[in-house]
Amino acid sequence: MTVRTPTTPAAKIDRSPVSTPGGQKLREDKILVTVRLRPLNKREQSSKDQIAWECIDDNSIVYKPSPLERGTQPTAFTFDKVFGPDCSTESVYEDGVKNVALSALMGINATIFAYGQTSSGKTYTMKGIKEKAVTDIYMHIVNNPERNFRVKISGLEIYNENVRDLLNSESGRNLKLLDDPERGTLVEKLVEETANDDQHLRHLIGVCDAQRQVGETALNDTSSRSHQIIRLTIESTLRESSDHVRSYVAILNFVDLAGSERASQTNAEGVRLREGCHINLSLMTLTTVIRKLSVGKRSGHIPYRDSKLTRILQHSLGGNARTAIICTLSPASSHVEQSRNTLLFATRAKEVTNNAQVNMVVSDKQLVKHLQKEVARLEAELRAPDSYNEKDLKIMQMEKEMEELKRQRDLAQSQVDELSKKLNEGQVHKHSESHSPIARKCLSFSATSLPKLDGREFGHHKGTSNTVGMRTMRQSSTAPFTLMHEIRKLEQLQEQLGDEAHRALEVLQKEVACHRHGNQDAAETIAKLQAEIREMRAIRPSPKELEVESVVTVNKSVGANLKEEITRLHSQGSTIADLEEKLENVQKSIDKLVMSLPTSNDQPANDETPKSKSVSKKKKLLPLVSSNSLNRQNFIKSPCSPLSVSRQVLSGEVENRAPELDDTVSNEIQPLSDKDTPTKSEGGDISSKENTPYRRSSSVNMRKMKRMFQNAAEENVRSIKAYVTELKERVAKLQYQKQLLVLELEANEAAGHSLDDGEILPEIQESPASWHTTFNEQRQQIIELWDVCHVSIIHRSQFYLLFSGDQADQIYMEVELRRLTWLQQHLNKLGSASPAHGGNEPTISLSSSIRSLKREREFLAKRLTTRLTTEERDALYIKWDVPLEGKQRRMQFINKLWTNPYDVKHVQESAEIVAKLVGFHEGGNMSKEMFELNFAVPSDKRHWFMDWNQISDLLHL
Ligand SMILES: Nc1ncnc2c1ncn2[C@@H]1O[C@H](COP(=O)(O)OP(=O)(O)OP(=O)(O)O)[C@@H](O)[C@H]1O
Repeated sequence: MTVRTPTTPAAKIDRSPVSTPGGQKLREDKILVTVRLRPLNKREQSSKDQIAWECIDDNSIVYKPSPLERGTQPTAFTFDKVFGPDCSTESVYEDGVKNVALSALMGINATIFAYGQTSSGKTYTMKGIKEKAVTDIYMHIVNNPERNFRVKISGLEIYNENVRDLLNSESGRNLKLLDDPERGTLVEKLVEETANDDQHLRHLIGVCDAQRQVGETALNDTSSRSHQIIRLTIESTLRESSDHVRSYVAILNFVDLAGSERASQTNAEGVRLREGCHINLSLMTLTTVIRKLSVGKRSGHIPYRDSKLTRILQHSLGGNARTAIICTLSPASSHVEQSRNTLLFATRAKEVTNNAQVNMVVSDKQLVKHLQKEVARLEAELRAPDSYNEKDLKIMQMEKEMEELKRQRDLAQSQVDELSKKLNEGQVHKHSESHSPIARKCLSFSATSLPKLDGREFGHHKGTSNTVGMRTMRQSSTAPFTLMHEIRKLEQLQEQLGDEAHRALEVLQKEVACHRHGNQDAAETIAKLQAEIREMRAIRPSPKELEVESVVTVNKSVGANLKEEITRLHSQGSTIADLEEKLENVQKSIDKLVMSLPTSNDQPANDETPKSKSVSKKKKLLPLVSSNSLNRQNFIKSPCSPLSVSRQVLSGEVENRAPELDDTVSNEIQPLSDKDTPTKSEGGDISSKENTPYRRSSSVNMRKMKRMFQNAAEENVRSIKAYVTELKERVAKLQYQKQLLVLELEANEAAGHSLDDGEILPEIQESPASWHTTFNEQRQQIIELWDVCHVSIIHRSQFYLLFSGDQADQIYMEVELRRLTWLQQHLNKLGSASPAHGGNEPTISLSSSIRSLKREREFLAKRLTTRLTTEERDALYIKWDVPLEGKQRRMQFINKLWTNPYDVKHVQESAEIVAKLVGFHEGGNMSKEMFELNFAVPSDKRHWFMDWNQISDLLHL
């Protein structure tokens, strides 16, 4: 049987912050840390050990220096709760950990740890805690008869880094840990038993305790030699009669750690010494994890994977669980140093924040039941169409509105009819002149008038979209100065968008003005739009603020004070929000306008012959709107159009618009092509020329003409509508990017940077020693992320060899780390979901990354023969354990490269081999600038054999 680690299957958990029966919600809280000081034990008493620690109140413990330690000041430590030697385990439970433990009954994962030096009282304390918790759990179950509870138990110990099943001693010594992308770390084949009642549960806990490895040391006759994790899984569901379909599931871990120990004090040797080494090693990883978490989760890589203990308990350390740690202490002066270490650990643990959530489960059975009920309800609704529901009322309302629109349309129609009558009376020429511009009208903005963007600013450039996404991942250390520059660029784009919106609306204004006389409602809408345009333009930031000429300009215009800049950006927030709101209003107005325009489908029945009726659907967009195709192409080509949806819609319309001959017009009018838009002179005696778009006609079908005019207008308005939608999204996107940048600036400010901080790498002020540590940490993190994200091994090799710890590499390391963090989160988010196809955007998915990597390995395998001699190859095969005779030996060998991110030698050798195969091992043709911050194509840098686009493709930038 396989048991989950603290989370339940993600697919089944509703992670939204909903109330549990106990009223608890999504919470972010710190680990609860308590300290328990035991009395001096017999051994300590007999050796005349002194008491070195005193609990001075409920929260503080103080070190009392002995009279011999003159000059040493008492040191105080403060915690959530401190329990002195006289306190019972019951108080430790009641006042310390009870609330955390019982969260599991409300669907919130919980973990209770005991941490401390050997013989300090961990097992003693945890025994009592488990006992009390079991009593309370079953009391809660009895007191809540409306819910069905199920309590399951499993137990394991980690002994010498081996995982053992405490409920199945037969199962072998070492259970495997499996990584499940959805469920986290799993312990393979761990037995899980369902407890029938509290007695049964106590019995099973007893079995786990009895199975645990215990040994005698100089400090403790019954010293626990392993870390023990007893895990209760508590599920609860409302009973059958209830309509609710939700259940809760949570895990409650009782963790009794092995104690830290000094071989000199425990007199350990042989087996005990080996055990002690393992214990200390895994406790050290736990300490590192806690230390890193205590300075914030964004502080870099958390080495959960460095020990089985931290791997299994990952969710309890800064994750989805409430956690309480009881630190146990010996009061003896002979253990002062160990006790002080325990208290330092406890102090750090206080700073760790967890994000516990209510784990809700919808079981398949419950879901099916719920869906069946829903289907039945809908069927009943369908069977009784007379019963008005909300939808029916809405339909009625819409019908009324349609009536009104039809009325308006009829009015417009009668006016057009009047016009046509006049035309028939001999004013054809004049009216053709005055109306053809309507048909020919096209939006004035073109691809060239669009902001000069290469797509990067809108997240189209693959690299840049990554960097923007990455900004959210980690605390920024990017130069405030660089951020400022980016903000300036965004602001300029915003300005350009404002202009674009303005231009679009001007066109709209002219467009509607052409048939204002026929549509009072449209005229009103236009008046409103005009007012909105004016307002929109009024709220734009002053051009002075938007200069982005150069970095120097940025510095000048911004001034030296980062704080002022942040305030300025914040004050602009409302301006941007206003802009968004205005665009929203414009969108609504345009929607209304589109509604009010008569559509070609709305023609009265007597307007159409059966034949024309049959084709009317197909001919929704008529030939005279050809002028719009120009504009539409601009949309489609527009590099800054982020709306694949609008592109699809528009290209769909292009298809619909394929010129068709209509029987009813074939004798009078032929469709115009884009090129053949009639000129003014063609409007009159249009038939007199050869190749003119119109054929000679003695009787122009004015109704047809009128319809075409209407369609042309409608199409233009539709284009504007799509365009405004696009503008809105672009503004929103910019706003989002800007917010991220402001956050970064704030983070920089919090970190004490100012805009004066220097040129490109303002924070390279770390001492060489600390930079070296940071570099090593970051590099390891990068290597691990490369591995999990299946990044190109050519890229890995190049990056690895290029950046070897020089302080100037800091910015590149930072960017790479952000990019990969983003990539990892992106891939996690995608999970196993297959990527959506069909859009123009390149889709990064785990499978596409793996495929690319496979292709790359195949490519490198081929190069083995061209780049290496037979002797060199054979030497490598031998070294890398590849059979010399194997048919697939080249591929086998290549497949071994870059497979172990934790082995430094392996990484180094892999990088060197790839470098040799690709031809950049000499370093002369590698350039760090290829990894520039913005991932832009370096203009004049020499590359190795691949160009940047190829690399980008490989890296999914
Ligand atoms: N608060 C206490 N009051 C009285 N006796 C205690 C207390 N805490 C611990 N003891 C006694 O101290 C001895 C050592 O305790 P325990 O085995 O729980 O230590 P430990 O921290 O689990 O040690 P190890 O890490 O070696 O397993 C036991 O005999 C236990 O009964």
